[in-house]
Amino acid sequence: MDNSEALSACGPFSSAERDAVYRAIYTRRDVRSQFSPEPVPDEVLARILLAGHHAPSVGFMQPWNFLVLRSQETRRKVQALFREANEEAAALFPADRQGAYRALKLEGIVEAPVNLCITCDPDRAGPVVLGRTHDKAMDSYSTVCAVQNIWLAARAEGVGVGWVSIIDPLELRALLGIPERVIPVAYLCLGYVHEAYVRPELEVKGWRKRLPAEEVLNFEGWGQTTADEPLLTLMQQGMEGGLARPSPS
Ligand SMILES: Cc1cc2c(cc1C)N(C[C@H](O)[C@H](O)[C@H](O)COP(=O)(O)O)c1[nH]c(=O)[nH]c(=O)c1N2
Repeated sequence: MDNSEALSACGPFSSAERDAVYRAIYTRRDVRSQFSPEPVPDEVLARILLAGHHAPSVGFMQPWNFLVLRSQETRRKVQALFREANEEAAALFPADRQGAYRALKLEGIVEAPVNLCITCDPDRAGPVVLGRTHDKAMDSYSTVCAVQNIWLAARAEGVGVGWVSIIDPLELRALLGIPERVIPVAYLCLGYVHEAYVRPELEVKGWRKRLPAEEVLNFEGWGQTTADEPLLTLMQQGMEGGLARPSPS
């Protein structure tokens, strides 16, 4: 088979290009409280959404829709859903964590100039989807890949993104007129940010820390780790000081 038309050169990135990719990954933050009201121009939003639309997806089904929400009125209604859900969530934490939970700012729905609701349509490619037969969640996982592309592209554009999941999905679906079969996967707040946390805000505020490499790296099966594995040592070195850094070019 002649693939000459379908294939193109897939050369290595220059070290500057590679570093830029890692910079986007390591400096991407979940943003809640540093949004500037400055609007995000359509050209910028279009690039960010196109990055989302180029995510991998099971059977290339592209199950996502990107709902762009700019109206204050709609966003205030979503914020009311957040407040209701957040009260319910706060009450579930142990008494000694409730104060810390309530002190966290967990959304920027109205401060951010634009919000996105990213949905997953399980019927996008018919009832049988290549790769989804044995795990129906693959379409939602694909939608999350689109979210991550958006999050990283936004970082490269200087646009902060905050994911708000403290919302009842059934109420959100009703509010936005989303059909019953379609799953609201992610609710995102977007806006320019001129300052952002170096580490996750939840870490800075003492809620949780990034796990050490030995807790997340296993060899040859679940729970198997080896203290003197060079790969583990390299990951640990990369995380020294609590920050991951790309190795020098
Ligand atoms: C699926 C999902 C859902 C949520 C989040 C993330 C993801 C992946 N995060 C953001 C989360 O708190 C954040 O990613 C971690 O604390 C790590 O911080 P950085 O993203 O690295 O800054 C998040 N943050 C928040 O303030 N309110 C929220 O409701 C949620 N929900």
